[in-house]
Amino acid sequence: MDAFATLEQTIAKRLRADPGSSYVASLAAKGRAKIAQKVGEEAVETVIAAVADDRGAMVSEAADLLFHLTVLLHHAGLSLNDVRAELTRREGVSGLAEKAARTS
Ligand SMILES: N=c1c2ncn([C@@H]3O[C@H](COP(=O)(O)OP(=O)(O)OP(=O)(O)O)[C@@H](O)[C@H]3O)c2ncn1[C@@H]1O[C@H](COP(=O)(O)O)[C@@H](O)[C@H]1O
Repeated sequence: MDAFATLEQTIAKRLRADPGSSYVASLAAKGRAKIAQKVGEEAVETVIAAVADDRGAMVSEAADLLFHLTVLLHHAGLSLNDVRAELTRREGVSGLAEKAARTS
């Protein structure tokens, strides 16, 4: 199982855990707006690392960003599979556009 699948399983469990025993549970207890705020903060930190051309910080901040984004999705009853499906759908749309351009 890859790291994202393992992380999603853990997040799904921790969302139902005691807020005193888990960061994910404590964040969830603060509500959707707080989780969304953390996503925004981690996105800004990723941008700052990118502008500074700090590759190590980019990886670390991107990990924080993807972690918090995954918590946000699960809190809303969604998962990375929903994002994967949307990206796959877009590949199909873009592929159809390329095909139409070739045949016109
Ligand atoms: N990947 C992560 C992860 N990345 C970052 N963080 C936490 O995210 C928090 C954000 O850090 P910040 O410095 O931005 O914020 P802060 O000052 O602590 O928080 P604020 O009160 O300011 O919002 C830190 O407490 C980090 O420990 C994470 N906490 C948990 N995970 C994963 O989630 C799993 C479940 O964790 P628990 O819910 O704690 O069991 C773990 O096994 C990990 O795999």
